[in-house]
Amino acid sequence: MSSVNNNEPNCNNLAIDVHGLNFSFGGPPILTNLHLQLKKGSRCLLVGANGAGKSTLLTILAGKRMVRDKVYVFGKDAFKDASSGITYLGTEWANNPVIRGDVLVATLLSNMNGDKYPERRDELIEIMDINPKWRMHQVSDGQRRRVQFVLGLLEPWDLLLMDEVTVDLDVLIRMDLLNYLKKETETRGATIMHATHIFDGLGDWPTHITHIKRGTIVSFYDFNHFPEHDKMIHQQLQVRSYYNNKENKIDDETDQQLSSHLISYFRKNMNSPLLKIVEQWLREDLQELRLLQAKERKKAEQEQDKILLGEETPRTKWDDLSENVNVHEST
Ligand SMILES: Nc1ncnc2c1ncn2[C@@H]1O[C@H](COP(=O)(O)OP(=O)(O)OP(=O)(O)O)[C@@H](O)[C@H]1O
Repeated sequence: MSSVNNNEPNCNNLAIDVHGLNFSFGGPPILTNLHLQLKKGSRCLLVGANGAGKSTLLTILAGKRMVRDKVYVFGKDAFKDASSGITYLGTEWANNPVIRGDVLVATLLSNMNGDKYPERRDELIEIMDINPKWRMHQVSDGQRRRVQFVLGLLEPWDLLLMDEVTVDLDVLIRMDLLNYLKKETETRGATIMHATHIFDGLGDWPTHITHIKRGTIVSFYDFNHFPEHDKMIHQQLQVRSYYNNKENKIDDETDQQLSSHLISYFRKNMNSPLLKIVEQWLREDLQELRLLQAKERKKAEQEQDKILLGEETPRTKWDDLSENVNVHEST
């Protein structure tokens, strides 16, 4: 497994620099001892199961939540001293009643300083295929999302944090958007962190991928040194070349059997090497989580048994409170 940082000692080169981040919403820990470093100009996929902590991490990087630990974006504290040029695109924007009201897209564009960046505005309008005459209460979810992208990307950004916002885009728009974003990172050295559950068309897009499991980064790969991905591609190429090799076809009947066997193999496995890898990671995460939950259930049952047998007194909320006070006092 790769290390979690880019092994770059030069901090000036880093867009994101997080050291031992812990975070909770007042209950159980959500992010635990999280470390992450990302070089400027990277396009990093953030992958993990539902509830792993992707959105929480992105909102902290966007400076939307206060934390005590070291979270630096472009060398500055993400909350207290946020750098300009950080753009966060999340799904909640589209639920805002104002955005769903009877408002003209052209009005939104001019309110967002569209005239200040006419070239960017026109390019984005073309790529996202939006019509300034649309009224926001009369558009589809995907069209509304396209407007969000145009508004969000208008002002040149240095770090773009995307939280599952590409889900409702059609394939064509999504591919054109990804190409546009790639160009932005290559020409302006801008950086992207993209949390997603959709991996089609992402094969050659990211420069890095990071896997978050129950609030901790458990792996970080540079796509140029990503052996699991290379292995998956090689496996698929081997199957293809085996099938293409005439010497492997014994007779027509065997050939037909082989062909139908391979077609079902292709259907199952040839989607996207990246999708297969992430699927494997998340299956392992889930298995581990189930084992943990089973252990916790067993422990709770044993404690309950002890109480029933009178070997222990039941735990009250005062016990929890005094434990919390002790933890605070010792930190
Ligand atoms: N406002 C909140 N209050 C309490 N707990 C929260 C809150 N928001 C999120 N959580 C919890 O924090 C954990 C991480 O949630 P988060 O939204 O960061 O996950 P995620 O990886 O983005 O998941 P998904 O893929 O489903 O979007 C979850 O267990 C969730 O229940």
